[in-house]
Amino acid sequence: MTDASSVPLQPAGSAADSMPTSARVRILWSFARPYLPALAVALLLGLLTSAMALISPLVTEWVLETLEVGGSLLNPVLILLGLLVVGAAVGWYQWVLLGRLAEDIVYDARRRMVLRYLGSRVFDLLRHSPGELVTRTTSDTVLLNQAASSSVIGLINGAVTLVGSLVIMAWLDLPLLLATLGAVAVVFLCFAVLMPRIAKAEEKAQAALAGLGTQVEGTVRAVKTVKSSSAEASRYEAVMEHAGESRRHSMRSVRTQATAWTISGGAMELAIVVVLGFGAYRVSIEEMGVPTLVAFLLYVWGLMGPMMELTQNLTTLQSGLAAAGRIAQIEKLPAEDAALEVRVTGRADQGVRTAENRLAAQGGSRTAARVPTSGDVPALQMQGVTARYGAEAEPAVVDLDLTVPQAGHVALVGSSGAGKTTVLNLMLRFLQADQGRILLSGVPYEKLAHAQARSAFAYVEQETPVVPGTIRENLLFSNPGASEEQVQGVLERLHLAEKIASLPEGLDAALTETNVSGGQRQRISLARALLAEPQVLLLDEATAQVDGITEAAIQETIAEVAKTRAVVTIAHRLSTIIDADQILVMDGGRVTARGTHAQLLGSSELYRDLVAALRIETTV
Ligand SMILES: Nc1ncnc2c1ncn2[C@@H]1O[C@H](COP(=O)(O)OP(=O)(O)OP(=O)(O)O)[C@@H](O)[C@H]1O
Repeated sequence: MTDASSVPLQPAGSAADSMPTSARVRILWSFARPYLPALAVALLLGLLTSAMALISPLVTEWVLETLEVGGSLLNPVLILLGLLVVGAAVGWYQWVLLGRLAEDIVYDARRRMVLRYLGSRVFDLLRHSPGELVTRTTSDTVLLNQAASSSVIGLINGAVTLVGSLVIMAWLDLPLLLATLGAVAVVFLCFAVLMPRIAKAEEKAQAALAGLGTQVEGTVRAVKTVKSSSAEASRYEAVMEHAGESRRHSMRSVRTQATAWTISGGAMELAIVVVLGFGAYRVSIEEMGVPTLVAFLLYVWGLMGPMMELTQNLTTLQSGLAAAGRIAQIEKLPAEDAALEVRVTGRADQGVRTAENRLAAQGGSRTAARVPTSGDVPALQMQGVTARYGAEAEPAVVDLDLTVPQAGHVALVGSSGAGKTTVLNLMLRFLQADQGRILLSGVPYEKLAHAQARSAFAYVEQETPVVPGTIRENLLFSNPGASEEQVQGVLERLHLAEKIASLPEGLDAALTETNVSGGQRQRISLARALLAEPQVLLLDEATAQVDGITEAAIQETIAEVAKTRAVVTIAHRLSTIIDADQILVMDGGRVTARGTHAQLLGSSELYRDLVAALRIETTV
C-alpha cells in the first residue's frame, strides 16, 4: 500500500452531507462525554434557575392577594428579593461554567485536530487546501462547542420551563390555558416547518466560508504571481463568489428566522390579548380573582423565553451536528505512525497524551534517537525500490538501487519529472515503497519509527518555506540544544551574521518573506540543516537563479559536509554536479547511468545533453 492510497476527505460543503444524523449525534456526544460531571452540574443549576423563574409569578400572586386582604407584605417581598438574588448568582455561575466547558471542548477538539495533521501521512495532508483545514480547525470547532455544551442544556431547561409553566397555568385556570395553547401550537408549527430550512441555509453558509478561506489563503500566498499577471480582477471574482454565496445563504437563514419570529411573536401577543379579554370576563363573572389573572399573564409573557431557548438551541444543535460531521472527516487522514493515531472525535484521552509525548520526545532527542553508524556500512541503501503516489498512479521511481556511503556527495540529475524528488521523499519516509527495501545504517525502514529514520537527515527544500516564528526558532527547530557559539559559527560561515545583526531584533526578529531575501532564506535553511548535524544532508537545489553568495555558500557547505558525512543533492547547477563523488542520471523514474562527471560524459548521452543544457543556462 502506498502513502497516498487512503480515501480523501470530501470537500467542505459536501463534507458531512452524506452522514446520517445518528452518526453526527454520536460524534457530538463523543465530544461532550468527557465533561459529563460539569454538564450535569450546569444542568442542575439551569433547572434551579428555571424553578425560580417558575415560582416568581406565584409569589407575585401571593403579594397581590395579601394586598387585597390588607396583610403584611414583608414575607412575600423578601421571598421575591431572595429569588432575585439567588437566581442572579446561580445564573452567573452557570454562565461561567458553561463558558469554560465550551472552551474546553473547543480546545480539546483543536488539540486533536492539530495532532492529527502533524501525525498524518505527508501526501494525504498536502492533498487538502490549507484554507479548508484552517476553517475546520477554527470556525467549525466554535459551532461544535456551543452544540456540545450549552445547547443540550438549553434544550432541557427550555423544555422543563415550558412544561412547568403550562402545568402551573393549568392549575391556575384551565379554560385560560386552553385559550393560550392555540398560540403555543402556532409557534411550534411555525418552527417545525422553518427550522430545517434555517439549519440547511446555515450549513451551506458555513461550507461557503470554508471555500472563502481556501480562496483567500491561496490568493494571498500567490499574490506576486497574481499581481504580475494582472489577475487581481479574476482572483477578486473567485474569492468574492464564495463570500457572496455565504451571504446569500446567511440571508436566507436571516429571512426565515425573521419570518419565524414574527409569526410566533405575533401569535404570543395575540394570546396575551385573548387571555386579557377572556380573563377579564372570567374575573367579572367571579370565576377567578385579579391576582390569579396577573400571575397567569406573567406566565404567558414568560412562555416566549423557553420557546426561544428551545428553538435557538435546536438551531445551534443543527449547526453543531453539521460541524461535527465535518470535523470527523479529519479522521480520514491516515496516521503515518500508530503512536500518532489520535482520535479526533475524542473517544479516548490516552491517544492524545501518547501523541503529545511522542512529539515532544521526537523534538528533544533527535541525535539520541539515531541509528548508530557502524564500520563501513553505508549510510543509506535503496534496493530495488519501486514507488508511486497513488494506488492507480504510474510508478514515480522504478527498481531503484542506490548506495549512499557514510561520507561523500551523491548527486541526482535528470529532466523534470524524472523522479529525483521522489527519491528524497522515499528517504524521508514521506512516501512508502511498493517494492524493495530501504536501509538506514544497515537497518531496514520497517524496523524504525518514522521520526527515528528522519532523525538521520537534514533536509533543505527547494522552496525553503517560511515557518511562522523568529529566525532563532527557525534555525533551532531541528536542534533546540545548539549553543549560541554554534549558531554564530554557522551564521558567519553562511554570511548571514551581518544581515541578522542589522535587524533591530536580531535573531529574535520574526522570519517573514519580506525581511529576508530568497537567497538569505535559503542560507537560513542551510544553517538549520548544519546545526542539526545530520548523518545525511539532503539538499534540493533551487532551480531559480540564486545570488553569488548563496551559490558559494551551498558549494562550500556541500564540500565541507561531504568530507565527513553523506550529502545527497538534487543538482540543478553544473558547479554542484562536477565535484560529486557519484552522479545518478534519472529518466522516467529509472536510473539510466551512474558514475563521476568524467565517466558519464563518456558513457551517457542523456548526461551530455543535460550538461549541455546546464552550460547554456549557466552562461545566460
Ligand atoms: N504529490 C504527488 N502526487 C502525485 N504524483 C506526483 C507527486 N509528486 C510527483 N508526482 C509524479 O511523480 C513523478 C516524478 O516526480 P518527481 O517530483 O520525483 O520528479 P523530479 O525529477 O523531482 O522533477 P522536478 O525536477 O520537476 O522537480 C512525476 O510523474 C510526477 O508527476
